[in-house]
Amino acid sequence: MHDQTGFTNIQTLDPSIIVDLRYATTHNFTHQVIYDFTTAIARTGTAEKLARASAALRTQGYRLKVWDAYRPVTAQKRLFDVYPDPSFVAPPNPNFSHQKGVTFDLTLCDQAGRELEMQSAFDDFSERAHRTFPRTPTQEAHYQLLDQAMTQAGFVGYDNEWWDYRDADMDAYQPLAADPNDF
Ligand SMILES: C[C@@H](N)C(=O)N[C@H](C)C(=O)O
Repeated sequence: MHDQTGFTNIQTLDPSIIVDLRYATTHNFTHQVIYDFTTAIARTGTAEKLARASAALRTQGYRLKVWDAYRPVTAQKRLFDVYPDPSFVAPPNPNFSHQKGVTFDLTLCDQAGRELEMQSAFDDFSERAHRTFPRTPTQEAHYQLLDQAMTQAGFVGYDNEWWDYRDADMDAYQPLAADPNDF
């Protein structure tokens, strides 16, 4: 069933989700524009799970900000060429994670859209990004809010990057490519 699932623009499911695709700008670890779209799409089942996490957070006064969603294999190659460390940047592979649209890079915001303090910046490729890295009480509260909403909605957090959440059903999805500009 899931391998037939197409893509959905996450903001059509929940317009309160903030989308700030860093790789569409130079504000990312490569300092290059990696792709030519600003629309966040994911496999429909994965996007629906994100909408559930967002709804749960909204009732508590928070919003999600998505830094990356579906990422074409060509974009992954550009990222990997700059930082070829598979513990932080996956090698190009159409059957993996962002590259088949089953993963989000995201963080937690207040209702006004201000990012809340986390243990590190996005794409800080150091031990600070690890889920086991010690957090201050404020960082821990924010981390737990985000983590509980995402895991209860059906995601699994990647151990090395606190911002990376993968659909727990990701192995059921076959590779599929799309142009987010069509959504
Ligand atoms: C590059 C970083 N944001 C990321 O997404 N890392 C994981 C491991 C990936 O490349 O899939």
